[in-house]
Amino acid sequence: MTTVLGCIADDFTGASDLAGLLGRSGFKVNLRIGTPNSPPTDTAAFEVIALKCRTAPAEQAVAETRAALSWLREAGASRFFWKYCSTFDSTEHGNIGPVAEALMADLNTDQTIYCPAFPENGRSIFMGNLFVGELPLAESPMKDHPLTPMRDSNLMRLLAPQTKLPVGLANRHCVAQGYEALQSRLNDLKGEGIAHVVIDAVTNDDLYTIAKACRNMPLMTGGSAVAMPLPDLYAIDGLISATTETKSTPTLGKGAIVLSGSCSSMTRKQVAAFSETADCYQLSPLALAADGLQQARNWLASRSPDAIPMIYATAEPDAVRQAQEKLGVEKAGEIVESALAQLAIDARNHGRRRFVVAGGETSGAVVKALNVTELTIGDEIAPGVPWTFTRSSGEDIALTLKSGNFGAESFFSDALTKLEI
Ligand SMILES: Nc1ncnc2c1ncn2[C@@H]1O[C@H](COP(=O)(O)OP(=O)(O)O)[C@@H](O)[C@H]1O
Ligand SMILES: O=C(O)[C@@H](O)C(=O)COP(=O)(O)O
Repeated sequence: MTTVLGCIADDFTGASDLAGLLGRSGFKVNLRIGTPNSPPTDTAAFEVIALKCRTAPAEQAVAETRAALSWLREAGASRFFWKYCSTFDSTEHGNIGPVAEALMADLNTDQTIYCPAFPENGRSIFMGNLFVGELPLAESPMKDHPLTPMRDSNLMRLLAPQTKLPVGLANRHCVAQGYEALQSRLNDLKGEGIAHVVIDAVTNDDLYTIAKACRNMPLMTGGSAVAMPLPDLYAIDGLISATTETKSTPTLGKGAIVLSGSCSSMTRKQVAAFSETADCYQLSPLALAADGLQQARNWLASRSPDAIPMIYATAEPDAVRQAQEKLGVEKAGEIVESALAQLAIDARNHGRRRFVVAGGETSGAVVKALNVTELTIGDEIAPGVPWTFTRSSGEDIALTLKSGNFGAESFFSDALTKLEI
């Protein structure tokens, strides 16, 4: 099928979040891990390419997203979506703006929108300020993120240093007046030379208005939730026809494992809740740097196949800071990511077939290590976190890639219960 919407996500949890939300419509969504090396085949109306470029230097992120764009264009897409985090995670030298400008240039368009709001997960935007629950972003636990600490809540201020062209706002009062008022505001801003428009959204109704107003823009950018209404809107426009596709779950072997490299406040609660009943092993970047991974690998190898072990590096902000001071931010992250990646391979080789993975960068490392190229989207466990299915080393496996802050405290057991373990 010709692709209608081509999506590029800056990390793997973000990509599965987006694919899950688009998939709520019932339309087929393909989730590709990295830009495929071969020309498009078996394409779906909605194609999502997962990259691992959230913390990459802008030049590298631009090169990777442009390659993804060109593959998606070959697949027939004429509308595109650049997906970043609902907490707008980016480093000081952030690449959200540079990527958007490069994609806009390739698509020959002079305006795009920015809407990371995700009301079901408590992210809302008012007067250009992003809130996490009731807290401004910079006062939320995101201020302590190990790789992308967010110390400003104002999206225009965060974005402006990342772009060459001017940034503006379409505020909630405008969105509340409906999609035509929003289209007219966007046109006025375009007349003033505003290329990058942050749009306020507090509810799913706001997101519907925004999606309706912007559905024919060559490029939209945001969190997953503003893309969610697009399939139904395209169906109303006659671009795609209704589908009756049902999700199928492959028959899987029983063994499971939980791997967590996320240090978000919600993941810390999830790890604490699961550790009350699970057999656990805590990784420390400092111990890994000094002694290597063998002890953890031996521990995993000696677990009963029926037990569901949890291996985690998840730690409180102070412990993370200590490790980063000794090893450097990048090195501390890399040590943990490559340890969890190796342990995922071991788990698969021991016959474990269900993987609950917490953390975006962590998921990227695990999925790459398992040599996966494509994921099929299954049922959602929590908003923005579906089960996904694929093959690794000739075996059917299930993976759920949990964004740091998503899911309830009971997420790990919720996930396993959903697959009937
Ligand atoms: N104890 C720790 N000390 C330092 N860095 C850590 C520790 N545990 C995990 N990390 C790193 O923190 C980063 C967490 O990012 P990520 O996996 O994207 O989680 P999230 O989804 O919460 O953003 C990863 O690079 C991970 O390797
Ligand atoms: O939009 C979101 O919040 C997620 O889809 C996402 O990108 C989360 O990234 P991580 O918190 O790094 O898992």
